[in-house]
Amino acid sequence: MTITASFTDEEDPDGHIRIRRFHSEARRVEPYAAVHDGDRGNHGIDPVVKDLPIPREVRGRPRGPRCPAPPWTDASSNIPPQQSPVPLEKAPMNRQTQTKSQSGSPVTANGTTDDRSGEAPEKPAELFELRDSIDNIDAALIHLLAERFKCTGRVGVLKAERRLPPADPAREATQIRRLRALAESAKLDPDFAEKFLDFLVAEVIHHHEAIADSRRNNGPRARPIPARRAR
Ligand SMILES: O=C(O)C(=O)C[C@]1(C(=O)O)C=C[C@@H](O)C=C1
Repeated sequence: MTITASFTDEEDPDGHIRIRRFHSEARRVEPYAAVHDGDRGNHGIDPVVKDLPIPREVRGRPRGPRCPAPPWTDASSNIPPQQSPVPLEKAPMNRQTQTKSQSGSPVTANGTTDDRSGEAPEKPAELFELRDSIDNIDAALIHLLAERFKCTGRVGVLKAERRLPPADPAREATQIRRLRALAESAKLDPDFAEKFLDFLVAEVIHHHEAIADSRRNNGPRARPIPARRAR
């Protein structure tokens, strides 16, 4: 458990609010009970949120670099950014985990209070324009990848027919050098470019192996017999 923020209630000198972050729901239960139900008794320490809405909402969501762990917090109060030990704009907080301040106004991801009652923060028009372009670029990427896989599919067949190994490390080394240089001149992270190529090539090799396996198991494909010309 980590105390991510701790502050007092301006209107109640005895009022302390702590925002706690738990590694996981499983590791929340014990320390939570120790504070609220333990021997120390409940000396006026009340969970602000009695029933945690967050774990239920995030259950089953994939975790990974693109999906940061959601905050495991029992706080329902606003966090003044200057009091937060972590920059709040970096805190993974999504719409579902947005909460309300003591005044009842929604708390935004950067810890400020949005006073337009009940409304989510407005998204700027530029965000939508940029997303339109991102969608177009993603569509182009999908089409380009589909074309690349058509070519590599044919390479896979050629390699299987000639019993060539699916992977060609020398070719890969040339590709890496070339793509890293291209990435650098395009101001793209060359490490990312290399990782992306690795990811692609690994998939291609997988396909090549599947093609070679299916040929081995089914034997070489029968060549179509050319129709005899009528004399
Ligand atoms: O060029 C080849 O030999 C391929 O099989 C294609 C490809 C690629 O996807 O670019 C895939 C595997 C090889 O190790 C090298 C390159």
